Amino acid sequence: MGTVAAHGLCKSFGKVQALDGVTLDVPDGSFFVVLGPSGAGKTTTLRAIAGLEKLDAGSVHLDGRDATGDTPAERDLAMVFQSYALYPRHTVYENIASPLRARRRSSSEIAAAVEQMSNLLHIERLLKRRPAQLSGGEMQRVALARALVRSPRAFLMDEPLTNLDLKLRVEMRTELTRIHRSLGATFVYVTNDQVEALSMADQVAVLKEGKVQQVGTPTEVYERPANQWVAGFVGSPQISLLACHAEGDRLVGAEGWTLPRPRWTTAEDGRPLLLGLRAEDLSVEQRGNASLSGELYGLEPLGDRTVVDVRVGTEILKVKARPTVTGTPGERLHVTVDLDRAHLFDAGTGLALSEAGR
Ligand SMILES: Nc1ncnc2c1ncn2[C@@H]1O[C@H](COP(=O)(O)OP(=O)(O)OP(=O)(O)O)[C@@H](O)[C@H]1O
Repeated sequence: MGTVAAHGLCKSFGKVQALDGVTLDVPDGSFFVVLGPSGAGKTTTLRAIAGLEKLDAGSVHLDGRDATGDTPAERDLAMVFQSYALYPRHTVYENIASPLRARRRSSSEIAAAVEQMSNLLHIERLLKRRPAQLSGGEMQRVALARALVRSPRAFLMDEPLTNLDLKLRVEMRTELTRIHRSLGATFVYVTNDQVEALSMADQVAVLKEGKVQQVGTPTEVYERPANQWVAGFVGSPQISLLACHAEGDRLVGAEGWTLPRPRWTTAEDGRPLLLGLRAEDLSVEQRGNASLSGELYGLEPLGDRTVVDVRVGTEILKVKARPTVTGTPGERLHVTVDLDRAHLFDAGTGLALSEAGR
C-alpha cells in the first residue's frame, strides 16, 4: 500500500503564505505530479508530506492512518532531490547499496537488490566505477537507483531531472515512466515543467500561490482547464485569450470581430468573457465560416512546425502552422477557428464556464 493524503495544508514563512489549504489525494501506485511555477509551494508541499516542515494547519494521512505527528523516519517515505550527492570515494555498487547497508540487510539481499535496480536503470556495466568516472546522466541514474533500491511506502521526488540537458531529460522521462510501471510504487513528483507533467503523470495537481487550482488527468487539465490561469500555464505555445461577450447566437469580440456562439455555452448575453483558443485549434491555411481576420505579426519556426502570431486589434493569436509557412509582417490573414474545441472563461473570476452541454 502507498496512499498519500494531504488535507488542508497551511504553512507560512513570516509574511509569505507558502501553502494555503493544499489538499491532495494520491492513490496507491499512482504517478502523481504537482505542477506549478516557481514559488507556488511545491517543495513545501513535499516537505510537509515528508514530515520535514512543521505545519500551521492540516493533516497528512499515509495508507489511511493519521501520520501528521510522525517523524520523517516513521513515515517511511523516500525523498529524491534535484541534486544528489553520491559518495565520491565509493563505487557505484557501494553507492546503491548504502541505504540497505544502513538498514543492516544481508549481503546476499543487498546484491540481489542492487542487481535488480541496476538492470532496471541500465547501469549494470557501471557498478565498479566511481562517480568521477560517470557522465552527468549516468550519475543521475545511479542516484535514482540509490533512492529506488529500498521499498518505502512512497517516493517523493523534487524536480529530479532539472540538472540534465534536454536530450537526457527526455530520455529519463521515458525511463522514469517505465520504472514507475515496473515497481508499481507511488510517486509524488514535483515539477515546474508542464511537458514533464503531461508526459509522465496519471494525475496532475496544478498549484499556484499555495492553492490547488485543479486536479485531473493530463488530458483533463489540458482539455478542460478549470480556469484561465491553468489554461495559460499548461500548453505550449500559450493559449490565446480574447475578450468578448455573447450576443444572441454570436460571440462579439472587444476588438470588433464576431464568431458563431458555441452551442454548449450557457453564458448570458453581455457577460464579459474570455475566449480561449489553443494554437492547434486554429489554422491560417484554410478558409472557413468561423474565422477571424488579422495581420501577420511574427513567425516562430520550431523545426517541426511554425507558430504564427496574428494580431487581431490589440490582441495576439498564436496559430500552429506547417514548418514551411511564410509571410510578410502586416499581411492580412484569416484564421479559421475550431469552435468545438474553444474554451470560455468568465472574465471577472477567470473560472471556466460550464461545458456540460459540449
Ligand atoms: N524556509 C523558508 N523561509 C522563508 N520562505 C520560504 C522558505 N521556504 C519556502 N519559502 C517561500 O515559500 C514559497 C513557496 O516555496 P516553495 O519552495 O515551496 O516553492 P516551489 O513551488 O517549490 O518553487 P521552486 O519551483 O522555485 O522550487 C516561496 O515564496 C518561498 O520563497
